[in-house]
Amino acid sequence: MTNPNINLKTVKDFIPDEAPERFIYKMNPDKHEIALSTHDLKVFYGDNEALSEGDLDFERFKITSLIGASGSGKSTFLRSLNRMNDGVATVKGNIMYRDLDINSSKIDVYEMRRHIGMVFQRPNPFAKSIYKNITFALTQRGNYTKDELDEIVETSLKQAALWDQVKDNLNKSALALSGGQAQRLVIARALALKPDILLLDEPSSALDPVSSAQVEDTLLELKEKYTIVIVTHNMQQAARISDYTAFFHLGKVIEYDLTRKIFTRPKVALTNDYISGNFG
Ligand SMILES: Nc1ncnc2c1ncn2[C@@H]1O[C@H](COP(=O)(O)OP(=O)(O)OP(=O)(O)O)[C@@H](O)[C@H]1O
Repeated sequence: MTNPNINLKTVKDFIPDEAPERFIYKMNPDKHEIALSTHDLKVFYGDNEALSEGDLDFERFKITSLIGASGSGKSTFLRSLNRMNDGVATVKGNIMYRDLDINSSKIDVYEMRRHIGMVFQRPNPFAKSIYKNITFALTQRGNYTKDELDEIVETSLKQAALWDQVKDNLNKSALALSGGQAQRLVIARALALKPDILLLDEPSSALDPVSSAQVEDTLLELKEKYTIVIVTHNMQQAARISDYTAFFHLGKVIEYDLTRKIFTRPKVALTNDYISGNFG
């Protein structure tokens, strides 16, 4: 586990009077490989500005957690990162990925989503076999031989830590899987497209504790090869698995820092209040 020494109960109210109202960790590109960054991101649902001033850098091969109370803008931010808000909200600002602004109207959104995949809160396998769940998107947009597809299915399921449980039943319906297995299948489905970045919106909140722990373990293994951004309501989960944490409040990122700093010595009083359980 990434941060085994963090104990939320030890966080004390020590914020000095001169503490900043916001703190956003800025990465030095010479020291950190930045996989994705947002600049002056603002999201509007109609006239309602749901998110403003989202300027964050995401480091490659790290897990970043987005935390904050319900309605603080975490999902709005996450969904903007691979244009899931298109047609739902107006997203202004830049989202830089490999020197491209993927918030530009010139971007091929479907192609971009091969690089930046999304996993949702409730496992949503298709009503198809386990095998076809993994291969469906690939066969819609490309030509693959049976051997190539077999190889992708095996690799993706192994990466999602599901292969051993399903390898003899690949033609069975994915709807028969348990919640935790279904969520790992959905992760495998996203991995089959060979993304760089995986976005997950509360991927284990609908799961029992054992399945949730399995998904956490899977994410920790995946970060060797993928950059992961995860929305979670579970602060213990954020503390356990993430390298960086961003705290959202009323549509703003209030504090963004290394997870161990956020959970042991936050710089902003509001963050301290939130992680101490004073609201949210
Ligand atoms: N499709 C939508 N249409 C209109 N307003 C929306 C829509 N989705 C979210 N909002 C509003 O945007 C704000 C931020 O919501 P968002 O879902 O991003 O918060 P959140 O922090 O992810 O909350 P939760 O933890 O409950 O999922 C809220 O005021 C919410 O009501």
